Amino acid sequence: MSELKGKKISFIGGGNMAQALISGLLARGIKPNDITVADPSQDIRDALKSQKINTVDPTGTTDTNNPQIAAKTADVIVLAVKPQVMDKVVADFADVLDRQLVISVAAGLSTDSLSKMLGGYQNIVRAMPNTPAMIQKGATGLYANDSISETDKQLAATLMAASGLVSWVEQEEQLHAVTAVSGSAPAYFFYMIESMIEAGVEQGLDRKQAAALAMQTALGAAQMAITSGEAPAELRRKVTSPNGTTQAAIESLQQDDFAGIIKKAMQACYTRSEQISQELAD
Ligand SMILES: NC(=O)C1=CN([C@@H]2O[C@H](COP(=O)(O)OP(=O)(O)OC[C@H]3O[C@@H](n4cnc5c(N)ncnc54)[C@H](OP(=O)(O)O)[C@@H]3O)[C@@H](O)[C@H]2O)C=CC1
Ligand SMILES: O=C(O)[C@@H]1CCC=N1
Repeated sequence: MSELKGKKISFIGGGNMAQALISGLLARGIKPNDITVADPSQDIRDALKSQKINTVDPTGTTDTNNPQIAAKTADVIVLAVKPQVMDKVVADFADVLDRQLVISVAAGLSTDSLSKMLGGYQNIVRAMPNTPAMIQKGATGLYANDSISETDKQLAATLMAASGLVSWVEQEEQLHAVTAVSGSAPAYFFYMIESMIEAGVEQGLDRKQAAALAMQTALGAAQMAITSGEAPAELRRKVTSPNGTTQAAIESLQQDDFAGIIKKAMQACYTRSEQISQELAD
């Protein structure tokens, strides 16, 4: 965290993703007073203020409360608004950028398109995090083009690592795949857990009991996959007794082309990320 010590970090957009990343920063000892968040929602600003985080109303017009304050005072600016509104949002402060490192977490929005929105400003790193950042179990893909200094790359990596794992990609297009594999992926696992709870209830378990068992199993399986040093396929094999219960379940999944279903969903995610990229480049 030494790279972040004393650095002023501003978030433009204080919604789900910003709050997840801020949780990570606070958990790593970053002082709330070094964080500023611009968000139009009074409720979000009040919640952040109660944690001693500075807030700015991006619709404000006074000397101390306007969209440029958060950008002007920052060493690092994290852009955490929806990609579709980025153009309008950054227009309010693009002209105050001179030295700041800009980190965009917006899905699909390319460095080139964002740079155009920022009037040609180049000092941009793209990140694709995910919401488990909230509990420092996030996974973030990062991309920086050749013009970004090693110091700024390190700064971006340190900031995102406060929330979990970070992994650089060489090609910007690979961030579409990162979005499919990790950015959007917590939702797939939540959907799986939801579905397992429903099935468990139908099979006669109490809802709370089914939820506790399914969630603990997801946690245990993920932790084993990370720590055991064994491939997921091998771990699966060890659960699967010949002609036993697991084999029956896995064969059912295979008959329904589980792997194909996951691949198709991830392709839909990838394609939507590409589409957003194109829509915002037009
Ligand atoms: N959620 C996720 O799992 C992930 C999200 N992302 C990316 O993170 C970004 C944010 O997503 P998410 O946090 O889910 O979205 P949210 O809608 O939760 O947060 C965006 C926030 O930005 C606010 N906002 C709107 N206009 C402005 C403005 N002019 N200045 C400052 N803030 C403004 C919105 O306010 P209001 O609602 O009032 O308009 C909202 O509170 C997106 O680009 C998304 O692609 C990336 C990885 C994972
Ligand atoms: O659904 C979305 O577009 C964002 C990006 C990745 C996760 N949530």
